This record gives sequence, C-alpha cells and structure tokens, in this order.
Amino acid sequence: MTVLEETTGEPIAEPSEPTDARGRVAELHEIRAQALAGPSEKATQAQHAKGKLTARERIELLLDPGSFQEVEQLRRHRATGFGLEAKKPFTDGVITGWGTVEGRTVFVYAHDFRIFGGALGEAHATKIHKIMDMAIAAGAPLVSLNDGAGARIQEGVSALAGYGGIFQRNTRASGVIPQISVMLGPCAGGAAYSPALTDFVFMVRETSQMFITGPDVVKAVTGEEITQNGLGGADVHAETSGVCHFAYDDEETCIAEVRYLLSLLPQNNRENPPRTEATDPADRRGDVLLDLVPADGNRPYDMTKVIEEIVDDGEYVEIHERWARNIICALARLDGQVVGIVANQPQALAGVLDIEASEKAARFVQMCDAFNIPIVTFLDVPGFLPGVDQEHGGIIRHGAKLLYAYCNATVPRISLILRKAYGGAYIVMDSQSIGADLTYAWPTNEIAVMGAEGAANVIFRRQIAEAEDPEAMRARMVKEYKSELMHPYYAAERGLVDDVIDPAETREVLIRSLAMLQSKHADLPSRKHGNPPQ
Ligand SMILES: CC(C)(COP(=O)(O)OP(=O)(O)OC[C@H]1O[C@@H](n2cnc3c(N)ncnc32)[C@H](O)[C@@H]1OP(=O)(O)O)[C@@H](O)C(=O)NCCC(=O)NCCSC(=O)CC(=O)O
Repeated sequence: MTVLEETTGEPIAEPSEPTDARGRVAELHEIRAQALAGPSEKATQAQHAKGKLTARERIELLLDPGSFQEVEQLRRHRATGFGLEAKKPFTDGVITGWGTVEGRTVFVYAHDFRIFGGALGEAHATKIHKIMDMAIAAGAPLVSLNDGAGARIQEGVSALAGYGGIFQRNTRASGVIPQISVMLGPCAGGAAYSPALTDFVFMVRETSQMFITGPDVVKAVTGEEITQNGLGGADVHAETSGVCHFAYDDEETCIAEVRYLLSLLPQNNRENPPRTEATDPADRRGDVLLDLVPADGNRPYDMTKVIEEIVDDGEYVEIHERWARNIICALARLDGQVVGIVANQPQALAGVLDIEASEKAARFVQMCDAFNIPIVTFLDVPGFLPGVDQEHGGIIRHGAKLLYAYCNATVPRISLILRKAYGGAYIVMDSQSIGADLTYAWPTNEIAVMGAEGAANVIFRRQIAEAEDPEAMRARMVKEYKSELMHPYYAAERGLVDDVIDPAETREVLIRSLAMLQSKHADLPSRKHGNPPQ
C-alpha cells in the first residue's frame, strides 16, 4: 500500500512488496497516474486562474499527438530541511523527455509551477542536464518551456550549481542544435540567463516576465518603482531590450509559432533546413516591385512588402520584429529552400544602421551561418547613424559585430542593392569585398562613399566657397559627382556587382543563384575560435 503525503497527495513511502508481476505492473500504473496528475486539482486550478497552462498541457500543444516519451518521471529530490523530507513530489517540478514536431525529434523540458513554483533544485537541475545531453547526442532541437521561480531557495548552493550545469550545456550546444526558450511565467535571476544563451526566446504578454532582480529589489537598490511587466514583460523585451525574439498574446499561439519556427530549422548543424515542394513558380515575375520602391532615394517605403513579393507565397517570419525596426531579419523560403533575409527598412529611421540594428542583424547572420541557412541581403541603406549617443554607445564595436558575422559566414551569401548603399554600411551589408558569393543591383542603385550632396561639400569645398555663386557651383558639382561616380553601372563596370538585374526578375535570379550555391563548401582557417567584437 503506497503511503501518500498529506498536502500534495504524493507517495512518501516506498511501494509495497509485490505479490506478483501483475501486481507490480498495476502498482506502476498507480504511481504513474499520480505522477501524471501532479500535486493537486487545486494547484492546477490556481495555475489556470493565472491564465497559464500546466506543463503537461503545454507539452501536448508543442509535440505531435501521442509522441511524448517522458524521461525520469519518477525522479524525486533527496534534499532535507525546511520540511522538504515530507514533500517529495514525482518529477521534482520539471517534466523532461522527447517527442516529435511534424515527425522530427524534439527534446523538451517544462517547469511545473505547481511544484515548488517550478523552482530549480538539485534533482530538477540534473534532469534538465540529462535531457540536454541527450538532445546534443541525438542532434535534435531542445525546447524549454519556462515557468519557474529561479533557484529553489531551500536547496541553497546546490540549486545554484544546477544552473551552472545548464549554462555550460547551453553554451556547448550553441551552434550545434537549435535551442528555443519559451517563457511562460515569471523567470527571475538564474532562470533568465539560460534563455539568453539560446537561439530564440519566445514570451507571452501579461503572464511571462524575465528579470535579473524583481521590482522589490529594484526599488530597494535604485528607488525606482515599476511593475513586473513594466520591468521585464514581453513587450519590454520584444521592443526595448531585444531579449526576446517573439511575443504573443496567449500560450496556444506562442507554442504554435514555436512549431512553425522548428519547421524552418535543421535538426542540427550537420543538416540543412527541411526543404519543401514549392507551388509558387520559380520564374514568377515581380512587376509590382518597381512600384513598391520609389526611385527617389529619400522617399520611404515598406521593405516587408518587397520581401513578401519575392519569397514563396509571400510567407516569411520576422525575428525581433519589433526591436531595431530599421533592419529586418526574417526566415522565408525561395523555391522551397529556407533562406535568412537581412534587409534595411527605409520606413524606420530611413533604414540606417545603428547600434541595435547591428546587434540584431549580427546575431541573425551568426544563427543562419551556424544552421546552414543561406543569407540573402537586401540593401537600401544611407549609412551608419551619426551622433554622440551612437559614438559613445560604441557603434564602432557594435557595427563591427555585423561585419564580423558576415565575414565569418560560410553559408551561401547573396546580396542585392535595391536603391542606395553608402559608405561603410554598404561594405558591412555583405558586399562582394567581404565575401558575398553573388552581388546584384537594380538599375536604380546608387553605390557610393556617401550621398552626392555630402560628397560635393567635402571634395569641392574650396571651389564652392570661392565661386561667385556658391549655390550654383554646389549644384554643378553635385551633378558632376553624380554623373561620374553614382551612376548605376559604375560598380558593374568594375565587377563589384555581378549583374544589374531587372527588378521583376529578382525572384528568378535569386532562386537560380541559390541552386548554384547549394553545394558550396568553404572552410575557415583552423583556430580555437575567433575573438569577435562584443
Ligand atoms: C515567482 C513568483 C513571482 C511567483 O509568485 P506567485 O504569487 O505566482 O506564486 P507564489 O509566490 O505563491 O509561489 C508558488 C509556490 O512556489 C514557492 N516558491 C516560489 N519561489 C520559490 C523558490 N525560489 N524556491 C522555492 N519555492 C519557491 C512558493 O513558496 C509557493 O509555494 P507554496 O505553494 O507551497 O506556498 C514568486 O514566488 C517569487 O518572487 N519567488 C521568488 C523568486 C526568487 O527570488 N527566486 C530566486 C532567484 S535567485 C536565482 O535564481 C539566482 C540568481 O541570483 O541569479
């Protein structure tokens, strides 16, 4: 007869002596039923009342029906003190295992907030370590469904050490298997670092928060008063800090989007992303593109419309959609092949490169390169953003991150200059000189060190100042500079773009180029690792 713990309904005594094999099996089913049920109906109701699903409900949404295989369901902690001896629930507050998403293996761990607030103790941590090791060994993605109160306070330093083991594995797995963190509750302290080490962070508005220290500590230390959501809610991290890549209104949509993202990623760094049969014709013309992009370089337009027109079925997913909007990072398909798209967004800050845009795109390029996703870059960039804030904020080292990421990327790289591409920003955004495999330009391109006005003011300063009519002289010099150096064929004549193409043929040219580059193989010099700017 199993002895049950009073408050949690969990067994605290060892199972009874078996009478026969069938008795043993029946007992197993009884224990499993207890583990599956979790602590109590009341705790489940409390979780639902907060607008949150339970860990098992979340796993069901993530994985293909019936595919979940749990690991260490019967694990219990061995900690003592603070009444822990009497409270030893199965799973120890985290559910771990694997299943499939659209038939492909995915490993998962999910905090059960109903048990110690999902807080991480020693046994809980070693379960996560094991599943991470299994994911790395199997070469399959790892998804964490986070809803935990950080280190389990009663277990002290053992809990903290458990986090260390997770961080080390996150780092080892980086660039080896895709790692996705889904934030579904309050995640403080140690619970926030692991997601930051992973490839993608998803959050849900109102119910999930991430911070190093909560509002109470903030108030005590700095005197600032702020709510949990104001400090580390989904919108804050999706728009201001850039900590999260995707934010949704509810858990169901959030988890459905995780499944979609997985469909665009390979299982590991030795595989390519899954290719689908495209129904959108490879040679579909995009006559509307010329209307979408105004020829006047100073007029804004929405680059997402250009992307939509070019990619398969107009379908793409933006990463960091609401952070650093002056640059777009998106995953899409071209003739069924997954590509990463980096594009300046002229309708936000005129599409300049600033600190945040550089950081956003650098991480994206790095991710694409790690997971064999070819990179297509659409340029329409007036340059880096000038200003004291930017310089003092370290635009040089942040901009260098993007440069480094591109220079280091060995996946197929194709760039297309739609309109203007000035100065350092032109070089950084995957120019031929930093290793793009193919570079194209529309006949509306203006590639130059800087805009004609600025250029004339620098190199013809004296002539303009000494002229009888300085304005007329300036206009003449601007015109001269434009016709000499800024005509669309200047770069093509020098082989710095591989071709000037009709915008309507963009999709076909990109698809043909990707097909040619499919077997590309490039090695970097042997080294322990680079020392990228931080
Ligand atoms: C996470 C919360 C915002 C959730 O608030 P809620 O009101 O929803 O829920 P709650 O407070 O009733 O908690 C639910 C149950 O979980 C327990 N519980 C909560 N946090 C716990 C923790 N860290 N360790 C052990 N148990 C914990 C509660 O006692 C309660 O148990 P019962 O149901 O039995 O009553 C809050 O609990 C909280 O602030 N917890 C402390 C978070 C924290 O400081 N963690 C340490 C981070 S330091 C860290 O990780 C390392 C670092 O410094 O970086």
